[in-house]
Amino acid sequence: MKIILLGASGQLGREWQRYFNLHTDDSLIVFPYTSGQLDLTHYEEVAREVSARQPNVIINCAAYTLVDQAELKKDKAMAINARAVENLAKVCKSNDIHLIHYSTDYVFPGKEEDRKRYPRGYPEDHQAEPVNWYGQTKWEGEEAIRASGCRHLIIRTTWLCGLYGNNFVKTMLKYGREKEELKVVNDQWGSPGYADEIVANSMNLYTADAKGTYHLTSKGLTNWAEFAEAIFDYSNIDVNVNAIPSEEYPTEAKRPKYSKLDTSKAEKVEGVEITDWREGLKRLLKQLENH
Ligand SMILES: NC(=O)C1=CN([C@@H]2O[C@H](COP(=O)(O)OP(=O)(O)OC[C@H]3O[C@@H](n4cnc5c(N)ncnc54)[C@H](OP(=O)(O)O)[C@@H]3O)[C@@H](O)[C@H]2O)C=CC1
Ligand SMILES: Cc1cn([C@H]2C[C@H](O)[C@@H](COP(=O)(O)OP(=O)(O)O[C@H]3O[C@@H](C)C(=O)[C@@H](O)[C@H]3O)O2)c(=O)[nH]c1=O
Repeated sequence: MKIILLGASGQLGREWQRYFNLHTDDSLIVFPYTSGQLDLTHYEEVAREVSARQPNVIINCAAYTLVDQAELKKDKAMAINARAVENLAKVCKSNDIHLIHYSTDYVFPGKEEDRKRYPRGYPEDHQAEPVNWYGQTKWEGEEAIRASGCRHLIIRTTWLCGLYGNNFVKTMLKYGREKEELKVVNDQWGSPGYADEIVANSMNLYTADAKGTYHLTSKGLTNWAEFAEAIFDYSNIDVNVNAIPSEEYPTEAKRPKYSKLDTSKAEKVEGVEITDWREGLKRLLKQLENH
């Protein structure tokens, strides 16, 4: 099987590469691309490269993920997260390639009252109502894939944390060693998606021949302040977490009050149970310690 991996230098892309290194198989050929090697907004180059490689699957981990910056660089975010994805999906359709693509909880409204309405999280078919521009661009990317008619798997995840790149766990570990007190919001609820588990479960979905849209994140519910406290607690870092409301942490982009995703559809198809956010956090902290 031949696979093109886009966004290979990002958090999830590097986790996919780790997965392929651990599961090496002679029948598997992976072509990883960074943005320098293949810019997804260069449509003709993308079409040429894909035709030359003739992969069975394209895994798209590439995206514009700077949530606050996206409010300021609207065209750039839309070009990468939607228009380039539309082009990619058309290329997949015309070459009969299976597209695995990632999206986000930020496509949903993220209203406080949805916490009571959907205690397990938003289901896949809940109506989209992007909470910010990044969410809007990711939603348009999803819709373009569906409209293209290509074989696809769209996997929405949340609060991605893993060994590589930037994420909340690594930021907290850094701040925790530098500062005595941190202010962290406690009125935005959701759950972290652990990169290793997202990759393994994405592979399970693909091998189970799942098609369409699925949610993958950890089980349970937390907020950023509680998550930060758990990070410090499990790492024996003594720092005071001052829990604050979102109004006291102003950001360019609006963040959802509730963005938990219901993972039961994926668990049913895969026949696995996804781990609780606390167990996933302990595993990640061990990985970071040994890394
Ligand atoms: N991070 C998170 O918390 C969450 C992420 N997601 C989604 O998961 C996926 C992976 O996210 P994550 O790994 O965190 O992202 P990163 O920001 O870590 O990585 C993004 C990747 O996209 C590549 N890229 C950016 N622009 C282009 C371009 N024009 N052409 C080609 N490649 C480009 C970057 O390449 P380079 O570095 O070489 O420039 C990089 O490899 C994305 O679809 C994201 O929307 C969903 C929910 C949560
Ligand atoms: C660093 C820090 C963050 N926060 C808050 C800000 C924000 O509401 C929350 C998380 O911060 P982040 O910068 O990680 O948030 P953000 O970049 O919005 O994370 C998102 O990234 C995109 C790509 C996604 O798709 C989402 O699922 C989500 O993971 O914590 C504090 O309250 N105190 C702090 O010291």
